[in-house]
Amino acid sequence: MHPNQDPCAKPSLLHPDEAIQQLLEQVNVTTNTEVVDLSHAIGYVLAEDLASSIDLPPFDNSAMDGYAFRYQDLDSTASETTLTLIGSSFAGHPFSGKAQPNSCIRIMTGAPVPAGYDTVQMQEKTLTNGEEITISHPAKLGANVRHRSEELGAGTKVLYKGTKIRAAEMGVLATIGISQVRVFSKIKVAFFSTGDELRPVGSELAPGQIYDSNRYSIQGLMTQANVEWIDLGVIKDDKEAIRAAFIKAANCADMVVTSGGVSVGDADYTKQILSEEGTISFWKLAIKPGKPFAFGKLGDAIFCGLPGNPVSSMVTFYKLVWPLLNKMQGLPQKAAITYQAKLLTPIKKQPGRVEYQRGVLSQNAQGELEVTTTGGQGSGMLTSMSLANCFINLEQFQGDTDAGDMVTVEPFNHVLS
Ligand SMILES: Nc1nc2c(c(=O)[nH]1)N[C@H]1C(S)=C(S)[C@@H](COP(=O)(O)OP(=O)(O)OC[C@H]3O[C@@H](n4cnc5c(N)ncnc54)[C@H](O)[C@@H]3O)O[C@H]1N2
Ligand code: MOO
Repeated sequence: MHPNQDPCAKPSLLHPDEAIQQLLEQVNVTTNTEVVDLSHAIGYVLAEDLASSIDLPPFDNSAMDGYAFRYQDLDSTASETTLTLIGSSFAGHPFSGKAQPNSCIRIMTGAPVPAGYDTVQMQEKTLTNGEEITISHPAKLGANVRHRSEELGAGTKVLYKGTKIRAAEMGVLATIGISQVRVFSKIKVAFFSTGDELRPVGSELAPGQIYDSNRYSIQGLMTQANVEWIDLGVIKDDKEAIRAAFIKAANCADMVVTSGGVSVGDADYTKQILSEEGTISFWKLAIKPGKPFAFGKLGDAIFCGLPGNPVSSMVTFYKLVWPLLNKMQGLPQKAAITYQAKLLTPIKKQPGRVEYQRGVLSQNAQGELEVTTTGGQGSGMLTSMSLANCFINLEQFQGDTDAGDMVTVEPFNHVLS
């Protein structure tokens, strides 16, 4: 047993690994696909395998600016060989003549190596005297020639269904001449904030009011997750208005996400309407921040109710909703990459919940990973997220951690960075 393990820790809380499994089982990859122009394809997920219709490279070409020649013409008993220049091959302007014995052609990087020539010497290892080109030895047969189909042959699959189109894939698609691709349609997510204390940014705050920050942090996360965001504002505390808003959201989106109203506080209408209009259950998760979380179906849409506390809503989105969106948009599930780092500041922790403390990860002069917390870890302290570049993941039943101990860190990925 871990020295800090607490046998009285609440067993009724759902472990996040179990929660993620349960959630993933309830969502499917979207069946909606569309064709997009390559120039707009970034961030989409491929809905089909793609094979190249051409060889890569499509022709033998030079990797250097220099001279192409026949390797057999080199004088193996000498330290150099002089050849006669008979033409040139520039990128886009191939040599139109025929290879001759004891000849060479001027060639540029990317230009076709004409049939009959097999080797290129870079120009820094040559001497030029009019039409006489002296090749310094050694030269290796085939040097500096990029052979036709050495990367792949026509008919080879290059990209697969489920691949996210990043900058590299944009380039690969262009390399094989594809101008349009079939992708999974973006998942549409409708979002509400709930809470009578919330005011829009740009307005004055009356006593007891705060700005609606979750709408913006969650919008940022959704944008980073490549989904289509439908902003439905702050939900009013009026029963029929709430009902109409939820029905509208479920009709126009694949997923409805809300923030607030998932804890045990005095009931607003949200829970009642969710149970009337859909099948929603309210969970208590063994995570901090982010204990309360709601999940279910609202019409045909998936419903995720994030806790209102600003850090909790970001963390539950990142840990629970984002994997669902990934699955829905056709991406394979990937486990988070974690590292061990030396903790520089002690951490206080009650056993009972997995904690995602916000940390700053760095590398010291010896190349070792070190981490500090960002300071206060309250689930309302949103600056802890913006100061951080990683989570410090603390196990459910562990207690305090001393400075100098090794801890598990999970660097933020592109969604949080
Ligand atoms: N008796 C208990 N109280 C609470 C428990 C509990 O187990 N028993 N759990 C706590 C935990 S943990 C969390 S997390 C919160 C979650 O509460 P709700 O999801 O019901 O959210 P609210 O009560 O509406 O708000 C919580 C907090 O966050 C602020 N908030 C809400 N929405 C926004 C927004 N869009 N932008 C910025 N800030 C927002 C709100 O003003 C509150 O301060 O419940 C604990 N309570
Ligand atoms: O989950 Mo709550 O987020 O601990 O404050």
